[in-house]
Amino acid sequence: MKFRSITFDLDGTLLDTVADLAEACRLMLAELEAPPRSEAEIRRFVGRGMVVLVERCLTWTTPPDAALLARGIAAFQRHYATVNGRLAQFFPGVREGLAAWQATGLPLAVVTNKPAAFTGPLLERTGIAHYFSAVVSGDTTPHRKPHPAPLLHACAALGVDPAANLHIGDSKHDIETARNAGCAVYCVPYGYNEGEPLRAADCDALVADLGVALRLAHSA
Ligand SMILES: O=C(O)COP(=O)(O)O
Ligand SMILES: [Mg+2]
Repeated sequence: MKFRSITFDLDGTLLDTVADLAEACRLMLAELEAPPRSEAEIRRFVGRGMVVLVERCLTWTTPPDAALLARGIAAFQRHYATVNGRLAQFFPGVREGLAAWQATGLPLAVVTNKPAAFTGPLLERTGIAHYFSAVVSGDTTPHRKPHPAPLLHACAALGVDPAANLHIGDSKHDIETARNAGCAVYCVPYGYNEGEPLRAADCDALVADLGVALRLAHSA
């Protein structure tokens, strides 16, 4: 296999976290006496980090002003800290896929736009933290995906040349991040991608699950 390390996106790739995020948004909007959002809306709003998620929840005809956004973020953080990991589910093939990737001996990392205060607890609560030699969150570097900084930070932490890293994600942001960082990128079709289908032509491969990704990587 030509790859020397693997980085995984989290929301939409390893874990289906929409139910947790929707519950935290529901509690936040109720507290602000703002209209509710459906789970389908939350699924489309995920992908650019917490601040954008809260901002999208509070945008009807115009975006929220700074004071309302700040109240929304504070409420979301408080509620998500409690619900984080309670309703999250593994996507099919993730548990087996992570075990199979670990058996290759290659170092594995997570690169997510989720803030660090929530990433660590989520990985611990779902029992997969031990797989990863590095975890890079949305606020670990000054930039979030699709800026290459988080992915380059992960590669540096793993001691691997970005050109030898394979990134696996569920969205156009993961593709753009990987291209910006000079990494190969496979995508899973079952994630969020802000409600749009992912096309095989846009990434190096569209793979049904992490096990298929491993089999393809062996022949890459
Ligand atoms: O927090 C988000 O917006 C999405 O997180 P992800 O980068 O793990 O998909
Ligand atoms: Mg994602």
